[in-house]
Amino acid sequence: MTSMPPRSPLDPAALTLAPKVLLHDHLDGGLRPSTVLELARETGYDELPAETADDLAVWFRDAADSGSLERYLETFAHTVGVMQTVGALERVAAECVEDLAADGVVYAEVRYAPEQHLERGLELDEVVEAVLRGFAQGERTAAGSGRPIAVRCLVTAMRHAARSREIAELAVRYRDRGVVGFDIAGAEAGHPPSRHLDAFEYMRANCAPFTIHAGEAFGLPSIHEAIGFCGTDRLGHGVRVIDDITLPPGARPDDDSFPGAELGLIANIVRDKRIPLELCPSSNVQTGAVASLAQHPFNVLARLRFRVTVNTDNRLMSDTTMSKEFAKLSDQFGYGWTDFERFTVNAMKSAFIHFDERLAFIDDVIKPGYAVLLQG
Ligand SMILES: O=c1[nH]cnc2c1ncn2[C@@H]1O[C@H](CO)[C@@H](O)[C@H]1O
Ligand SMILES: [Zn+2]
Repeated sequence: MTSMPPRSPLDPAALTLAPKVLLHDHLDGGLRPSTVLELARETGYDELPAETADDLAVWFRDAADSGSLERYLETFAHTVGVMQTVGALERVAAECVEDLAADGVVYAEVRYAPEQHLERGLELDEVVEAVLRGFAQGERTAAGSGRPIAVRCLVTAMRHAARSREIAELAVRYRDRGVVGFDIAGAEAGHPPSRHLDAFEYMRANCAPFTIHAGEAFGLPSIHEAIGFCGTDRLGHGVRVIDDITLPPGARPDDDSFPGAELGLIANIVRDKRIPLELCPSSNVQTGAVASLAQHPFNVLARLRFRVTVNTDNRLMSDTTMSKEFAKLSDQFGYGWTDFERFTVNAMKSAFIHFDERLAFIDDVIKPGYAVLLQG
């Protein structure tokens, strides 16, 4: 029997086959353009900036490509705008699961801010229940088409608002029904995580996990607060941890190793405590968190053995999928399947589900999946 040459991670079909784990994906950042249009028509939302699905896709990508997190976030007015009814929320959630499954994602934690979906009279609990029903429906459809996936939910509080404690309570209330954690998001500068300390204290008191968007548009002080004051379990982005690392003279971001790199207090604590970094390469370039993919600290952090994970953030705004993020990283930094297996195992280890469940994914799905790809 002759063995086939191993398939390259730059082969799109192989990338789709690779089992992937996604920890950082916004429900309201991942709608299909056609669904945005249809829901706008159905719900009477008349502020869309384009009239066809193709034009809308281009509009979201270009408008989000601003180099500023604040302007990037303005685009969400149109997705949140059409997600104000039970039917819309169920549909968007179900399609999200189907799209992730079709891309070979086997486990995902998808987040959104329930407080942004109350404009037409829904209560917080109704919003959460509609999304959970949509996820369950999507899981059934995906399993039926031979693409099993498990999707759990994180509820997000908006950092400029004042409802974080209430949203943390919501997370704990639904902890046994599919909500596995809590998050804060939104404009970072001027809204430090410590403003939401009571929400994080509530989560800790209830032994419930959370992540914090930190170190994206603002630097080390934000990461310091997220870890030192708030006690976060993971960092949403966290890319600016690179500001606390001094590389040897002449080092380039795509080097293989960084002997002599010096880590400061914050970088050391992130690495020592194995705090997962939910890195989102395309999004980080669009919001200006990094200047270009070539300049992205992903590779430096990976080679220095931080717990790096690959994420999409907002598939609509970044016109991306997990497979596309893998392809871009492979192209830029030369990663192969063993690298992607490591990043995927990193993500699974960092998921907010029980240890035995994480282990089952690693042993029964991830390792066998990459073994097939490595053998060709
Ligand atoms: O990368 C990000 N940084 C900060 N906030 C974000 C990012 N992506 C999305 N959101 C914000 O999170 C809300 C709930 O999903 C979105 O409506 C958006 O305002
Ligand atoms: Zn995000």
